[in-house]
Amino acid sequence: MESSENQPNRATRISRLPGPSTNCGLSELSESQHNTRIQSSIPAPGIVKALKREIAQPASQPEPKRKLLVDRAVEYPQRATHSYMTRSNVVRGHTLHGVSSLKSSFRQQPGSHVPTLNTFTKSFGLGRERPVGKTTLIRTPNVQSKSQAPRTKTSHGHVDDDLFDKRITTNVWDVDGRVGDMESQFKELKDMVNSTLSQKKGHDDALERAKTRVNDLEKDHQNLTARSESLLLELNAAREEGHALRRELQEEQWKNQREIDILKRDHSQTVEDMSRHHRTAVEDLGRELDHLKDQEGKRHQQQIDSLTREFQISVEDERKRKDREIQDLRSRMGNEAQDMNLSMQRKERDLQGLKAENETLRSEIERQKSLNSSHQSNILELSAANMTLEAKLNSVRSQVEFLESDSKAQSDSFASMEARLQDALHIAEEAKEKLIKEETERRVLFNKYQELKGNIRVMCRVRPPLSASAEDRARISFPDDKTSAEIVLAGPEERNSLGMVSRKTYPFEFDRVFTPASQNEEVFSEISQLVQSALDGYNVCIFCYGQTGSGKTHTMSSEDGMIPRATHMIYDTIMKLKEKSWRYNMEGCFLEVYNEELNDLLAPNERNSKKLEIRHDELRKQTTVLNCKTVRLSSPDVVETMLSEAQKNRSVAATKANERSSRSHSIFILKIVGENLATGERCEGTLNLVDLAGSERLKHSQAEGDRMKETQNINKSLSCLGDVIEALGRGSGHIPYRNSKLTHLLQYSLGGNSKTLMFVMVSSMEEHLKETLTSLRFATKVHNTHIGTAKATKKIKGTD
Ligand SMILES: Nc1ncnc2c1ncn2[C@@H]1O[C@H](COP(=O)(O)OP(=O)(O)OP(=O)(O)O)[C@@H](O)[C@H]1O
Repeated sequence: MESSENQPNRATRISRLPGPSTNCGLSELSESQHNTRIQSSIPAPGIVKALKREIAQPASQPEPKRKLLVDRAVEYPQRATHSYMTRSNVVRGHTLHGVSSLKSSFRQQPGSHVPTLNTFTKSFGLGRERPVGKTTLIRTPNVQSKSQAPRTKTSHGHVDDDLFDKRITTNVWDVDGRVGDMESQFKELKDMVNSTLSQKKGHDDALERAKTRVNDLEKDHQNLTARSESLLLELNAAREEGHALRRELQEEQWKNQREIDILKRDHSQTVEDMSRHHRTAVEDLGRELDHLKDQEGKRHQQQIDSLTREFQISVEDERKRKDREIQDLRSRMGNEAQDMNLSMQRKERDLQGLKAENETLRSEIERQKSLNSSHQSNILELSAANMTLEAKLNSVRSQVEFLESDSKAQSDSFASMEARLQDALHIAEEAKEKLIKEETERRVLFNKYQELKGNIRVMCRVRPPLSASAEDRARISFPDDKTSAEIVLAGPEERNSLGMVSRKTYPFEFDRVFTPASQNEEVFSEISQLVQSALDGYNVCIFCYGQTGSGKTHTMSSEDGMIPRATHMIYDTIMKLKEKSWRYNMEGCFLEVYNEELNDLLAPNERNSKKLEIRHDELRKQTTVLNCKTVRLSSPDVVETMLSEAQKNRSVAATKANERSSRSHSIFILKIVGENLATGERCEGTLNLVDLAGSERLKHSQAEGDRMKETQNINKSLSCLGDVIEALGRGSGHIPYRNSKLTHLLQYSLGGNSKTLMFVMVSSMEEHLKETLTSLRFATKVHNTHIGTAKATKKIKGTD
């Protein structure tokens, strides 16, 4: 193949020295085709056809016009240059990549400069890669100018144009040389042609593959077209079907509409029929209802009438019954009223009887009193007679002695005198027994008298002025000498508008008033009966109330005060009662209420360790104090020791009102338990002797700090005492005993089963007039209070 192709070329070696690129089919791709191919990765069938068509064309290109060798020799360099330039321009139609690969294959492998299949397929084949970027495909003027620029030597071994011209000029007559050159050039050309042919072959292969590809694509295209046509047909069929369906739907709608109209018509007709029918039925029912209503109304009216008649009858019956009941009640009430009137009259009579009895008792008391005095005078007479008798006895004895020495007559007279003496002794014994009997009666009468008068007694004692002149003394008078029960106080001086000075008078009346001249003995003689009552089984409370320094302690616990006198009297009585088989036990304790706290005055060191607690025995009406030292009072000496010890321990504090003012309440509690061995009688009495703290007002005392607290507590407990007495007087259900320690402790000795005596102590000094008035007013309030009836706790042995 190579030789056949080379034959004509050899004959026209010089004249047929066209540029190696002239036969290159690829140069026939127009730029527009090339650009189109660039734009689509798969070449359009038309483009492929055009490509195919144009690829076949090079063979029919007209041969260039033959020239003489000399001409050709002269022209050659230019043509060669031109040919190169033309080829360069043709190559320019390929991608730059193809050009560069072609150039490089010329430059680097002169013997194998055929473009590779890879290069072609990259540009045209199925495996063509998409260009990396447009810029690689855009041919710039610089690229063209560069390719057109003169070169010193090409990759095909061409010498530079100037050098070539020079060589031609110098060797123009050197034929052998020229032939050699020609041969070498021919050789070169042959190589070029060979390479071009192999390149063409590659291109043909590529073209073949491209054709196959195009055929495939055309087949695909046909398939697609057929498919598209069938789809189009289907679409048309579907469209027609849609039209038919739409028509059917419209027809159906029309039919339905018609049916609906018919149904509507039927329905409205039915509704009208039914409403007509219903109206008729409702009207019938209304008529029926009216009829029923009438019937029912008539029936109800009849029932109501009958019920009304029945009700009226029953009301009438009830009214008659009630009238009868009212009549009965009236008659019963009349009877009851009569009974009540009768009982009232009876009560009135009883009251009158009681009053008469009271009067009788009073007169009895008076009689007993006079009897008592007559008995006392009798006793005196009897004792005088006794003394006379004793004197007579003595004289008789001397006479007997005288007569014994003389005669028998004397002995007779002695016997008679002896008899007379026995008579006298007998009379004396009888008188003594009578006296004891009358004393017992007197005690009974006293207790009765006490009960009738009420159980709270108030006595007033006026302290004598200690060392004051007449001007400093208050104007106090005691108008009734006989009863000794009144005291009149002249108030402070008051000056009226005319300048006249006057004094108000304040009269007070108590059970007994002791003048400043009265001594403790006289005071005790008045209260001795109360002390006796303690022995008889009563709870007795004697307390002294008054301002500081008014003589409370003097009256109560001084050496000849009420406490020692009472204990002495009790001892004496106990001794006397022994004869009547009575046996007594006495126990005493001494307490102090200081700042609302209980202290044991007989055991002051145990104050903090043991707390004193008040316990009440509701049944026995007795009070005990837990943890309190109790001393058995076996003799009067023990009582004196106890009193002095208690006095020593009593809280004493100085205030401006009194330097030795007792700021606490002291309570001496004497428990007396007696038992009659002969009769089995048992009695349990308590004697409380209370020395209250000073009652002066807080303002007057000018106390501060602890002293003020003491004074406040004292005032509080005294006011609680007043409240308790007032509540007892009112007969209140609740007595506020627990409001203070003092009243709590004296619960069973104030009111109820107790006899209470209050001493109100007052000063006789003008400067204390205000406090004196306050104290006397308080005492009057207490005096006006009637506290029940006391009862002795005497019981027969074994009954409790
Ligand atoms: N009747 C009287 N006869 C003679 N002296 C009396 C009499 N009453 C009180 N005194 C004397 O007056 C002084 C004060 O009396 P007393 O201490 O008894 O008063 P008080 O009321 O107990 O005072 P306090 O509230 O401070 O205890 C004492 O020195 C007392 O001896």
